[in-house]
Parts: sequence; C-alpha cells; structure tokens
Amino acid sequence: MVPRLCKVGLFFKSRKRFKIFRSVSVINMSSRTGPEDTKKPFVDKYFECAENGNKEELSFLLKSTVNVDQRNEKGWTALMFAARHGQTGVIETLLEKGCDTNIVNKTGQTAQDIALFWDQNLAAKLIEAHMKEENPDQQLRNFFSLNHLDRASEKRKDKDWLQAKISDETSQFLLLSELKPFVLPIKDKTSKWRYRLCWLDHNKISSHLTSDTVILFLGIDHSSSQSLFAIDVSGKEESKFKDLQPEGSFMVPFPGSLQMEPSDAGIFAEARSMMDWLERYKFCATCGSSTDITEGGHKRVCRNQECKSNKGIHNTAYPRTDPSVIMLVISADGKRCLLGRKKQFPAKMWSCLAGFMEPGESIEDTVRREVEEESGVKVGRVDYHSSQPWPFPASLMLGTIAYAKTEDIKVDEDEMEDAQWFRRPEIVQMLTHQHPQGLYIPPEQAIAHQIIKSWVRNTASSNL
Ligand SMILES: NC(=O)C1=CN([C@@H]2O[C@H](COP(=O)(O)OP(=O)(O)OC[C@H]3O[C@@H](n4cnc5c(N)ncnc54)[C@H](OP(=O)(O)O)[C@@H]3O)[C@@H](O)[C@H]2O)C=CC1
Ligand SMILES: [Mg+2]
Ligand SMILES: [Mg+2]
Ligand SMILES: [Mg+2]
Ligand SMILES: [Zn+2]
Repeated sequence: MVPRLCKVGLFFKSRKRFKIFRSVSVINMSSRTGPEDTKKPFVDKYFECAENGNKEELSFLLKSTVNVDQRNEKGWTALMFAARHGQTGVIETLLEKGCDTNIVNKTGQTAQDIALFWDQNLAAKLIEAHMKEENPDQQLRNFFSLNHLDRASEKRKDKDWLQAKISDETSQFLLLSELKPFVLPIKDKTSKWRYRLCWLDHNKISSHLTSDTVILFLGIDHSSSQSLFAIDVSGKEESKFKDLQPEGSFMVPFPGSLQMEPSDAGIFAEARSMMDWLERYKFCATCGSSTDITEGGHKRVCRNQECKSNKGIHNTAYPRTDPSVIMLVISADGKRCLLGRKKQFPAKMWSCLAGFMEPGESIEDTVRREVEEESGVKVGRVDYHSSQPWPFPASLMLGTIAYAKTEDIKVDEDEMEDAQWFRRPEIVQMLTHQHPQGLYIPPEQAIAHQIIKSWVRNTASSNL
C-alpha cells in the first residue's frame, strides 16, 4: 500500500502549500520539456494570445506544449503581456493554471508592476487579489521555512503520548541515513520540483527499530491527523530500504534538498538540523556526563543529577540554532550593491555577504561588523528583510538590507576571494542569467536571491 501521506501530499495538501511558496518564487527554473527552439513558434503564439486576449488558444497551448511561466528574451511571461494589455480573462486563466506572479523581467518588474505602470488597474487588482489569497499575511516565506507541522511542544513532553504515537498505525516515518533523507522522485514533468519525502508507516519500519534507534518527533500534520517522526538508520545498509519502497533513495542533502517540494523541504530542515544535533551533542557540555534524549528528541538531559545544566535556564542541552546575518549592502548613492565571493563558491557565483552573530551583539551590529571585516566598507542603517532556516547544519539566516557610509573595499583575504560593487543593470543580468561573462547569484531557494531580487524590484522604475 502506498503510504497515505505520499498520496495526499501530492494531490491535496501540498498543492495548497506549494502555492504558498509560489507566491515568493522567482525566475529561472528551466522547464523540463523538450528543446527550446522546436517550441519557439508555439511560444510566440502563446505570448500573442496573452496580448490579444485569446483565452481558448492559450489554454490549448498550455495543455499541449507550453510551460505557463515561459519567458521571452526580455524575461517577459504571458502574465506580463496580459497585464500590459489589460487582458483580464487571460490573467484569470493563467492564475488558475498556477502561474508564478513573482517572476521579474529583465528590467526587474513583475506582472503587477507592469499593469500599474501602464494604468491597467483592473489587471493589477486581479493579480494583487490572487497574491493575497495565496499568501494572506503578505509575508515573504523563504525556502526551508514552509514547515506546516504543529510541533506540539507540550504534548511531546508526555512519554506515554509519544510512545502511543510511535506505535500508532497512522503515524509516518522519515528515514535519515547519515543525514540523507529517504526521498521519492516527483514524476510529474510539469512540476519544478524533483523530490518529495518518502513516508513509511510503523509496520514497515518496526523491524528496523531497536532500543537505541534515535526517533525524533517532528510534529502533527493536522490536515491528515498523522504524527510524523524521523528515524536515524545510519550505519545500516542503505540498499536494504529499497525493499520498503523500490523507488526510494537516500539523497545527498546539498544541493539535492533545494530541488525538494517546498513544504517537504521545510520538514526536512527541521529533521536534518535536529538529527545532526542529536548525533553530535551526546555528552553534557557542562560536566561531560552522558545525556538522555527526552521530549521526542527536542531536549537532552544530563544524567548527573547535580549538574548545573539540570537547574532551570542553565540547561546547555537544548538543540542548537546559530543566528547568522546576511545582507545586501547598498551604496550611499543608492545605485550599486556590494556582493562577495567566498573562496568555496562555485566559479562566477556572487552573493550577499554573510556572517555568524556573536554573543551580546544585535543583528544591526553584527551586520556592521561582518561587512567591515569582509569588505572594509562601513555601514550605517540596517533594515530587516526576512529570515530563513539554513539546515547546514543549523543556521538561522537573518536577512537585511544595509546602507553603506563608505565605498573603498578592502577584502578579508582569509575568508573572501573578492568583494565588489555592482550597478543595478549588471545585477539584473546576474539575476536573470544573462550576464555576458556568465556571472550569477544564488538560486531562488537562497535568501540571498530574495534580498537581491527585492532591491531590483523596489528600484525598478528609478532609472539607476
Ligand atoms: N541562505 C543563503 O542565502 C546563504 C547562507 N549562508 C550561510 O550563512 C552562514 C554564515 O556565513 P559565513 O560567511 O560562513 O560566516 P562568517 O563570515 O562568520 O565566517 C565563517 C567562519 O566563521 C566561523 N564560524 C563557524 N561557525 C560559527 C558559529 N556558529 N559562530 C561564529 N563563528 C562561526 C568559522 O571559522 P573556523 O572555520 O575558523 O571555525 C567559519 O569559517 C553559513 O552557515 C552559510 O552557509 C551564507 C551565504 C548565503
Ligand atoms: Mg562571511
Ligand atoms: Mg565573516
Ligand atoms: Mg564571522
Ligand atoms: Zn552535566
């Protein structure tokens, strides 16, 4: 029997969750269909239909050949053409087909920006209403942060409740081997995601459970009333688990997890960071004694009754989260932004500067310190943007936009290969993979991409 969660995940629950993510997603996920040139006449026709309001033919093309988010050489999508020309019927059709409203063209405008620019107010309102429906809080939700589970932090303290849930036949288990999640391929070719988590029920995994298997309670999925767990199967022969699900495989998490369906990636972020902590922090950091795992894996308790860690807030045995800042530094004239290359980056990739917070620092001060350390540039005002759990191993990225007070760059050669100011048109080329030297920024799943895209979008009509 296919585990219930797998089925439901694809067709119902994850559809809703997938849509939430789409409201923050951007550009450049290439379609997985045939070669571009053979499709060109159809694509041209598709854009023409969007412009002229030919809903019927557009729907037909979408069914047969064309990807809804197909872009032309200027980065325009069908939604943008329809927005430009106020074709509300086409806009409705495209929105129904799940088009991405947040794609930016090569001048950094979304379809909504285009509608407003050309006074297509009805079109702009339609797109805005759709975006609000998908994301009512109007909050940017970064990849790895779409974990919808109820962590039930009160319930997980109850050992009997937990034990009952572990043996419950509806509960679902995710296998992790050396922190690699057991995943299934997504076969739907129209999906931009390639993997989803493979959930197995208790009957299937019970023979793999021993008294020392680490079982981590992930939370309750209220849409299916199932409790979800992760179990550590490290050290066991990975191929044995193929018997449980022949299409399953253990996926190397980076960069594989960036191709995971976003709500599953959120659950994976919790599972990976927690399992890594449980594996690496076996002994009490205060007195060195052994510890016991409690609260479904969310706490360790020192076995030494006298240990200070057992006394209130001195507890050193809670899971670790390392806050890190990540910032797009804008020049004093507002025309350029500062990007850097760490030595480990792939060739031609540039990103925001980033760094770990130190104890006793505010977010703003960490931004100022790290920017000055890495680039020599002094920063004044710092504005918060959004956050992102980054489970490699347990960072919490705090995204900001920072405003420079100085320009001269002096690169920290220990950490960085280079840091440079870039003008907006070049950033747009890097964002849309059109840079003449092939320079590019991290993919949309990284908060760095989202911060850079926000600046490009917010400066779209400022002629920089
Ligand atoms: N999601 C995104 O878009 C991006 C995420 N990141 C993430 O941001 C985080 C921080 O960026 P990074 O530039 O590496 O940080 P830093 O600029 O602070 O420098 C990295 C150095 O800090 C030291 N370090 C490691 N862990 C900690 C810690 N917990 N507290 C304090 N210092 C530490 C290490 O030194 P030593 O080796 O000497 O121990 C490491 O080499 C990383 O986890 C990185 O993966 C970065 C860019 C983009
Ligand atoms: Mg750094
Ligand atoms: Mg640094
Ligand atoms: Mg640092
Ligand atoms: Zn102790």
